[in-house]
This record gives sequence, C-alpha cells and structure tokens, in this order.
Amino acid sequence: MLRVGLTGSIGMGKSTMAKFFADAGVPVNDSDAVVHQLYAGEAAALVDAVFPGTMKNGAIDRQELSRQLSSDRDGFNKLESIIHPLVRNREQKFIEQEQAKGAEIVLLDIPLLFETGAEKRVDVVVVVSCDPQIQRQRVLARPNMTEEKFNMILSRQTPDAIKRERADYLIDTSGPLEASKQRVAEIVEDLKRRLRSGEFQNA
Ligand SMILES: CC(C)(COP(=O)(O)OP(=O)(O)OC[C@H]1O[C@@H](n2cnc3c(N)ncnc32)[C@H](O)[C@@H]1O)[C@@H](O)C(=O)NCCC(=O)NCCS
Ligand SMILES: Nc1ncnc2c1ncn2[C@@H]1O[C@H](COP(=O)(O)OP(=O)(O)OP(=O)(O)O)[C@@H](O)[C@H]1O
Repeated sequence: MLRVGLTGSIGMGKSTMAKFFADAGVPVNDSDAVVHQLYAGEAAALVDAVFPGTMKNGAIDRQELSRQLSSDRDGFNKLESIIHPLVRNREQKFIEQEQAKGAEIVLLDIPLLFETGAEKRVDVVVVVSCDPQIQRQRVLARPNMTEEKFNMILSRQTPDAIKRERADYLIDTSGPLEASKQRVAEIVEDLKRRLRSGEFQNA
C-alpha cells in the first residue's frame, strides 16, 4: 500500500487538496481534523490539566487555547508532547484499517511532516504551496485569526521554500480551484502508473 504524505504551510490549501484526493477515491487521514476530534474527546482532560480553563462543556476551546499559547513560551512544546503521540496512534490505526480493506494508495495529511520526521513514514511527499501574499490573505480572512496567531504558527513551520525543495510533487494553489483539482487528478494517475510499473517495490 502506497503511503502518500500531504503537507503545506498554514492556508496553502492542504485541506482543500485532501478533499480532492478523497474525491479521486484515495482514503485520507487528516491530522488537523484528528486533533479537533481529540479535543472533543480523549485529549480534553489531558490538555485542560496543563492549560487550565481551556475545557468548556467537556471539549477544548481552541480559541482559549490559542490565547494561552500566545503568552506561554514553552506552550506549544507542552501541547505537542500531549497531542502528537495520540495523533500518531490514530494514523497507525487508519493505516491498519485501510490495509485490511486492501487500499492501493492512502493519503496522510500531515501539516508537520518535515518538522516531526514523518517524511520517513511515507513513500511519496506532496507539497501544497501558493504565493505568500495569497496565503496571508486567506489566513487573515478566517474568523478568530489574528496577525499574532498567524505569525506564531508560521514560526513553528518549516519555511515554504524548503518544503518546495523537498517535494516529490508540488501543487500550486495560487490559481483557480479547478486547476488545483486537475493537478490532483494528474498526481493520482501518475502514482497509479508508477505503482503498476513496479517502481514502489516495498510499498
Ligand atoms: C493552535 C491551535 C489551538 C489552533 O487551533 P485552530 O482551530 O485555530 O487552527 P487549526 O488547528 O485549524 O490549525 C491552523 C493551522 O496551523 C497549523 N498548526 C497547528 N498546530 C501547529 C503546531 N503545533 N505547529 C505548527 N503548525 C501548527 C495547522 O496545521 C494548520 O495549518 C491548534 O492548531 C492546536 O491545538 N495545535 C496543536 C496540535 C498540533 O500540533 N497540530 C498540528 C498537526 S498534528
Ligand atoms: N486553487 C485553490 N486551491 C486551494 N484552495 C483555494 C484555491 N483557491 C482558493 N482557495 C481557498 O483557499 C482556502 C484554503 O484553505 P484550506 O483550509 O484548504 O487550507 P489549509 O492549507 O488546509 O489551511 P490550514 O493549514 O490552516 O488548515 C480555502 O478557503 C479555499 O477555498
């Protein structure tokens, strides 16, 4: 089973591209979505123990958590040490389930693919990128987003230029959605062709 890692900096269009892969029939595991599910379940009490007052009605309030992170120098490190092992666990379960179903290709949407060494767990890396001005506009247009939060998140991510260099496939989302969708279809076709040709012997 071919493991394709999808990554990209904040607002580059990663989630939108992951949906296009799913539309093309590729099962997707979305790490950001897993984090959000964990906050509404098993991770809520664990996070609230370290960031008191972030749990509201049994679920983590991400806005309150972001607020606390902005004034805690070591906050992200503490949070990531709780969350990342749980996310990794969910990813492993997803892989096992898809393997049991006989999937040929799976897409692992991993925002911190390069930062956490997840590159080693995948056979192919797809990077989603766009013009930095477009990225900025998209992100700042989101509700509850501030310049400070955008910068805080960006500072924890590998720069886009380095991601681009390390990509096996690049999707530039600066243009229309339809063009990005076409690019995803092209990548899926190319991966299937390479699989058929026996290029991924160990996958
Ligand atoms: C900081 C939090 C509260 C902000 O929540 P919010 O709903 O506003 O944003 P969302 O989760 O959709 O993330 C926005 C963007 O920031 C990126 N991002 C999130 N956490 C991190 C991080 N620790 N380091 C770098 N980038 C991150 C996401 O991949 C996404 O591109 C939330 O992202 C969080 O709890 N992050 C810690 C968990 C984590 O490391 N997630 C990354 C993927 S496993
Ligand atoms: N060609 C395009 N490709 C992808 N997204 C586009 C394109 N044109 C416009 N957009 C818009 O840009 C936004 C990208 O958001 P999306 O949630 O996919 O990014 P993301 O990289 O997953 O963000 P985050 O990392 O913060 O989760 C969406 O609102 C999407 O509709």
